[in-house]
Amino acid sequence: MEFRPFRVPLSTRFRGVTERSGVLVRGTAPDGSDAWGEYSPFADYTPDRASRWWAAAMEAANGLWPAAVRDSVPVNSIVPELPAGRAAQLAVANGCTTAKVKVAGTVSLKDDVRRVEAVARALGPAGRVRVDANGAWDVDTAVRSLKELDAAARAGGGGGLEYVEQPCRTAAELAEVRRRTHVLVAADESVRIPGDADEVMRLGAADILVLKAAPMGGVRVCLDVVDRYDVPIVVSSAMESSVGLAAGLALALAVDHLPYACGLGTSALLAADTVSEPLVPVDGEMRLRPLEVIV
Ligand SMILES: O=C(O)CCC(=O)C1=CC=C[C@@H](O)[C@@H]1C(=O)O
Ligand SMILES: [Mg+2]
Repeated sequence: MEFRPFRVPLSTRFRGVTERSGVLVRGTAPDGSDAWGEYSPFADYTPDRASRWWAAAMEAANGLWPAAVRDSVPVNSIVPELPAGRAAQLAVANGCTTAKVKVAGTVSLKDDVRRVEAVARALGPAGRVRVDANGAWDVDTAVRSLKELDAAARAGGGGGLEYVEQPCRTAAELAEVRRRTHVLVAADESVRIPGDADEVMRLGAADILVLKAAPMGGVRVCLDVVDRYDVPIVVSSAMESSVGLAAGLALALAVDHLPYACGLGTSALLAADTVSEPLVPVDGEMRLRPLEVIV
């Protein structure tokens, strides 16, 4: 195997992260061709959690992804905390018809509401708007804010929020929010390893699980979680370079039921990439293709 360290800056600071770094691993697929994996755990990962990321990199570098059941997957655009006009532009970038809007950050709820409405308007009636609070609200604030944000999505011409991702920090809080709002609740940070998903499901904490191939330990581990529960999933990235994104894409291509657009459009947030032609959505869809590694 060959190992190549990399470091790529982000073009937009995203949740305190300004660059991504890690190691690309070149291995050999069963058919003898080169296969690449990416190991890029976040700095605050414990060795135990980072070892799952390593397992995902090894699965990729040994060409062990399962067969695809589709050619391409729908991808959502990502709208960070930006003024409404710029947010609306980003929402429809690359032909995406679903947008994920970051909320509950450093600006007021009023600003979040304005942004969600502008995004819903830009996407039009057939568009979908989801919000991600990254666990920032307490339960009461979540319930109150979701009412306003859902109304803003409707005022923009859409059918209301598609779902809210991680409104509060704990799974128990997610369960309570879920009981107190009609907006669907997706668990993201609450599902970092397969055991977490058991806890979320036991507590009735989510309508949807967000699955990220690398932190979970690979594509096959994620498919095991999918098989274990009768719950829709959203495949999302962990802000990897395009080599890592390909693992998320392999998962989304292989899962039987894919009702939601995937959060795999994050190479747009990188100022550079590990491949000559980054994986980006085209007409709102992403497909797997050979990547030329340039690090
Ligand atoms: O879900 C998406 O559309 C893109 C991925 C994404 O938003 C994230 C990836 C990695 C780290 C997170 O802060 C963030 C998220 O909170 O979901
Ligand atoms: Mg999230």
